[in-house]
Amino acid sequence: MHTSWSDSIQKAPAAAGPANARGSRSSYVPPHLRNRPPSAEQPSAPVSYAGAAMGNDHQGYGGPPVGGIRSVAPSNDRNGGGGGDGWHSRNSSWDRGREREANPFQDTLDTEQAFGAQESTGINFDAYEDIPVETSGKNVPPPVNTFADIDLGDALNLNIKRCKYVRPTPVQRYAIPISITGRDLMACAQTGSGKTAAFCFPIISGIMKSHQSAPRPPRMPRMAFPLALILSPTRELSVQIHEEAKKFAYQTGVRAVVAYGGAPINQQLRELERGVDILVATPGRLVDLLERARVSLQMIRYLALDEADRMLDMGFEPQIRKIVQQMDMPPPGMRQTMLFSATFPKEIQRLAADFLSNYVFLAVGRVGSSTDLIVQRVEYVLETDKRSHLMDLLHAQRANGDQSKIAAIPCKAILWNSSRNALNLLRFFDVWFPDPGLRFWLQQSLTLVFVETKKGADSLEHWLCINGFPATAIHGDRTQQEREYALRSFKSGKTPILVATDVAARGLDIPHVSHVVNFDLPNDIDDYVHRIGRTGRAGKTGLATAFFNDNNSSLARSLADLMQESNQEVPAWLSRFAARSSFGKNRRGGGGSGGRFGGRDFRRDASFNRGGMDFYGGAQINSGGYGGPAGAYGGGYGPTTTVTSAWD
Ligand SMILES: Nc1ncnc2c1ncn2[C@@H]1O[C@H](COP(=O)(O)OP(=O)(O)OP(=O)(O)O)[C@@H](O)[C@H]1O
Repeated sequence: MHTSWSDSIQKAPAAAGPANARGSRSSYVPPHLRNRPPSAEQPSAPVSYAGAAMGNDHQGYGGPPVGGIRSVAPSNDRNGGGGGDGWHSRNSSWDRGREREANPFQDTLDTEQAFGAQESTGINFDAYEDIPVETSGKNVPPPVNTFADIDLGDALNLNIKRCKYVRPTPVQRYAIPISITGRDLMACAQTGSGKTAAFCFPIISGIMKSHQSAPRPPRMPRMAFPLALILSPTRELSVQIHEEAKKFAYQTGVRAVVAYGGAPINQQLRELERGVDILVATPGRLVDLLERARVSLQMIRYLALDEADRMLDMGFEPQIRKIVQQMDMPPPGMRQTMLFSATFPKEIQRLAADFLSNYVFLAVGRVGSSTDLIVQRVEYVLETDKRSHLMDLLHAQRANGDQSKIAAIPCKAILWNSSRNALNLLRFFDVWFPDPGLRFWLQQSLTLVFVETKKGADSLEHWLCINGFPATAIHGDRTQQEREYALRSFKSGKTPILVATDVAARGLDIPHVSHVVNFDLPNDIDDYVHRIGRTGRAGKTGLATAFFNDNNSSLARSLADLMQESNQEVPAWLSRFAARSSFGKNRRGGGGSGGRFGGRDFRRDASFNRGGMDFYGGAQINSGGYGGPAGAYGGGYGPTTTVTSAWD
């Protein structure tokens, strides 16, 4: 019997022993007292942000006083490299806390041993060299070139190494220094470009640094007082962010907990009672926890919305307003707010401004664009021909060997070492050994097929299976257990085809997805951008095929524009469709009336800036390359290169 994700999350602390579990329930242990960083290494000449001009009311390095509850740490506390006693001199008597923490890198280590450490060596950075970057806002802190340029803290730096992140991605180069100086941020960067770390690192680092001087939360034993809240639109994405956050926060003393719907609330409550610094949650479950008075947001210093445009669209906006504006969360300026997405329509930017204070706008690549790493194909396929066309694609894929060219997923390194030849043989015959003692099988490259309806997903999954293509499906009518099982089965390659509705469109980072098929195209081009972004991640290339017919004509123009922007070949017939479709409707770039795409910071619009108000204080447009510029800020990482704006 398989264990669910939620089970495994719940098991991790339990595995550490009941005594610890009991002990931790009675009183909250502040994170800085739970662990010490394992390494005494000093960061190498980190950039100090203590003197950076702060546009917010935020004081000092890492954040504001919150609602008058938290005192502000002296700036040397927050600048560990600056000689303050920060986290470098924590009390070692609490080291035992570290023993309770399951090693989140264990699976990765097994995998690496089995792969001979070939996999997960990181991003192909060359793919990001020429990406244009725009920042706007007052006194934008300069970008960095390496993680060592930022004083993130020893324990976090060690985890960055464990993750094999050698260099920051462009969004990380810009977003981390901006956030670490306490500025609010609206960041837009392409799918798969490392946004999760871009908001997690400053949060973890900030919590590590400030706990030394932070007061304890109010004495309310059954209520959790997180310091950071990360909201995401789907359960699976929240689970994924939590998994990432646990890796980044390993042995830092910062504890991340996840809460999402569809899983038993009691287990999540128990986790919260054990203490929480970073709460990763879906909005619905969080509202439930707030209404039960089991979570208070009064200590929140960091608020991050992942997929922020989705979180603020009509579906989620009321819940988000309730959480952020109508409960006890400190207001903008008294907390630090970070909004991230690959797409940011202008009207959503406008809404989002309510949640921010004197923020920096960051766009890496064109707002809402797709990455050039994804080869996009559009084929004209009648509704009635879609299944047979998909079958043709899958057969061709199989014939080309695309189904089995990745390596094996591992389990026991010993097994791998002693049976390398056997494994090669197995790879050749495409054999899978489900026996747990021989837990390795061929990792196939994976195909994700998007459909419009839940019924459509079920029926296509069934049809694929009976036609010899092992498939599974994920959608909102499946139980959480079924959803988790489907995702795990897909990730492992056991069912290398996943049929999905938009529930899987955003944020999910599934290695080896080499092909995304838009069996049914979405109505909104932003949804298309997120869907195809499940492939071509972290510098890898991918293929996206869309089945287009007359039912999709309203998308023709925006699709053609997007493909052109991403240097894709636009079929002549699609250009004709685009020319026929009404001007301005679902058009990219925000140029046409009613255009909903924010090509840049909406504050730069004349209509917004009417009356001479200087909302953004100028923009810098840079190439994202590593010898790159620091813009007009004068931070100096090489010559300043102002390139032609991709936004004008
Ligand atoms: N500096 C780095 N070096 C190497 N790999 C990285 C780095 N930063 C992130 N990654 C990896 O890149 C992949 C994509 O990251 P992530 O999921 O954060 O992308 P994203 O921008 O949030 O995508 P999406 O828009 O789809 O949500 C992950 O597997 C992550 O581990």
